[in-house]
Amino acid sequence: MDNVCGTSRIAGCSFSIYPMADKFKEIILDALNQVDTSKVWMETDDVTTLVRGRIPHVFDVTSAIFLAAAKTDEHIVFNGTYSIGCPGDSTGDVYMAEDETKLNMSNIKDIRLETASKFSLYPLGGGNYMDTIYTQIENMRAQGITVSKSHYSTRLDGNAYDVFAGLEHVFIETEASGSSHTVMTVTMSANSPSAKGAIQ
Ligand SMILES: Cc1ncc(C[n+]2csc(CCO)c2C)c(N)n1
Repeated sequence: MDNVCGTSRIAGCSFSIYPMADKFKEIILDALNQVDTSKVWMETDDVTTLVRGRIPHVFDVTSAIFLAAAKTDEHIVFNGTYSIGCPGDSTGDVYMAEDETKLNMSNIKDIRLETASKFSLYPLGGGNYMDTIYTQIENMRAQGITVSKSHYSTRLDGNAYDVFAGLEHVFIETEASGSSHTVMTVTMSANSPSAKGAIQ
């Protein structure tokens, strides 16, 4: 059987950014180049970018790449799947030796950028998954993010850096609460021409 989960606690994210702009190619490639990725394993192809490493660096790099693209003021959408507990292989395990100091934080922490997102949390392997999900939705609210109920996901409105910080906290807490394999999906939009919650 090849598809068993591994034992490493390496985290990862498969993510893409979608700039709604003619120069989408430059925006994507510039954003990927501007960010310090030296504490993660990273690979980009024509569909997505995969980062693997310790939780703080996976969130640092993915949020910094989104913010680098969004500072062009173009409408940018980020879509990411974060996972911990089922690496399936050991790619990037060497990056687990890095310390926790985030390399891009000083560049992004002061950027104010209103965003609208949806996120879904999947605490696989352990306990009362609905209790964990509801607890973590309240966790986002407690961190100052505007939370709205929906089906299959939860809407989040707030400053990009704060929303990513909240999501990182939720991800860590979910793992700590006993979920042996945690998956979290996030879709975040910035600079949309649509009015909040509207379709035009
Ligand atoms: C973060 C991220 N990584 C990879 C892609 C896939 N992609 C689509 S267009 C393009 C530029 C070169 O053609 C690339 C790399 C993405 N969208 N976002």
